Amino acid sequence: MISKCRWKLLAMLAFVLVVMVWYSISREDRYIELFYFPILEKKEPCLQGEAERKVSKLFGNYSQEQPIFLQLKDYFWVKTPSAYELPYGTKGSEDLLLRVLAITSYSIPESIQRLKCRRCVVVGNGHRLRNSLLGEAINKYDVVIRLNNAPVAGYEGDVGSKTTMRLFYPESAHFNPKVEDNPDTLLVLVAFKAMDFHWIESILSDKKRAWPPVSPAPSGVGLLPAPLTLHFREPVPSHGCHPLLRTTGLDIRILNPFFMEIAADKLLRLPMQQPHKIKQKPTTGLLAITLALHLCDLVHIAGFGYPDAQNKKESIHYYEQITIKSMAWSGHNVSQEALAIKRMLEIGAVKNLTYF
Ligand SMILES: CC(=O)N[C@H]1[C@H]([C@H](O)[C@H](O)CO)O[C@](OP(=O)(O)OC[C@H]2O[C@@H](n3ccc(N)nc3=O)[C@H](O)[C@@H]2O)(C(=O)O)C[C@@H]1O
Ligand SMILES: CO[C@@H]1[C@H](O)[C@@H](O)[C@H](O[C@H]2[C@H](O)[C@@H](NC(C)=O)[C@H](OCc3ccccc3)O[C@@H]2CO)O[C@@H]1CO
Repeated sequence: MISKCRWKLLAMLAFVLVVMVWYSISREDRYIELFYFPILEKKEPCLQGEAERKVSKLFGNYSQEQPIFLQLKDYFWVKTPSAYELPYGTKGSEDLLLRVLAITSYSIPESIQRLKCRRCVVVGNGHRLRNSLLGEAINKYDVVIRLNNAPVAGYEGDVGSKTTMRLFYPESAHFNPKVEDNPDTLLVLVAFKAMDFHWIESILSDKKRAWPPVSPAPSGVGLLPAPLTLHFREPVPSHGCHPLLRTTGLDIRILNPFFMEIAADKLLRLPMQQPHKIKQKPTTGLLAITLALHLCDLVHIAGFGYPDAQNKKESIHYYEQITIKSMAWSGHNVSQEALAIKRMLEIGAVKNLTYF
């Protein structure tokens, strides 16, 4: 009698376990953390041109000729015509851009250029990286792309410490490259509006001396003088003492808006012209994946995916307690982006190191 009960109990437990596994798979992320064991050691074989081949199903025949970073020669000698204004093109911003490109560089480091096959990982800022222990695996990629003000200091075990490129814009430039980046990290400006070019110009050029000095905040990051501050939706770091000033601007790059166009058009099917005040646009992470598919032969991602509707209180970042509510007016459609990422995962164009 007792042993019959025991068997019944065991059978019930097994049933509950099967239901949980099934649920975790069908609901994507609710319990998957319990069953998720990343394989860290094996280096995946890298096939030249593989990422581009696979993603051509989604992107169609898009041009590999497009440079990753904007170059002075395309705006100085020849005025490269662009069909769109920022953030999808440079139409109308050519003169301003000319000044910015004169004080920045466009080269891809030799260490990346010479690789026959480029293994890249795009590290999203998602909470899924917490306790992932992926740091060591992330550091092994040839190219590690990070986003905005995502920290590495104190999170090395989960997110690694190597940063080949960091994509940022004025409102997200609240990071200290001396602490969070490596000496050879490329700081890649993603321009969403003309004011973003004015901002980088003011930070890097001599003009800064003519501006009213501002006292540094305790973090060492000051704020822009009032007239320019008004152009941004939140306080942005200023020239006065910004850590981006650590160099002459040579390790700052300007991302080709072409990748924003591809992400918006091919992945999200957004209209290029939008009349609304808050325009829909890809997140910086989706943009970075699009860039990686162009630059790399193998593309892995980690830390992507927002909590679902039932988990409104869950933190969205691995480094701070902030919920999805903060994105209410952000102009991003995270459900559409999740579908786009799923499509890329399905066709094998990218592989996910965390769960999705
Ligand atoms: C309040 C707000 O505007 N937040 C935006 C923030 C904010 O401006 C910066 O963090 C600087 O403070 O920036 C964004 O994004 P954010 O900086 O949060 O994250 C970078 C990218 O990681 C991916 N991500 C993030 C969290 C999560 N749970 N799942 C994810 O997949 C996304 O692809 C995301 O792009 C941005 O630039 O896209 C988009 C966010 O909407
Ligand atoms: C990658 O996008 C970044 C961030 O995730 C977005 O939330 C943010 O969107 C803001 C957008 O940049 C602002 N646009 C301009 C031109 O400043 C928009 O401003 C709306 C507005 C305009 C005029 C007067 C009042 C409000 O606000 C968006 C949401 O905050 O863009 C980031 C990249 O810049």
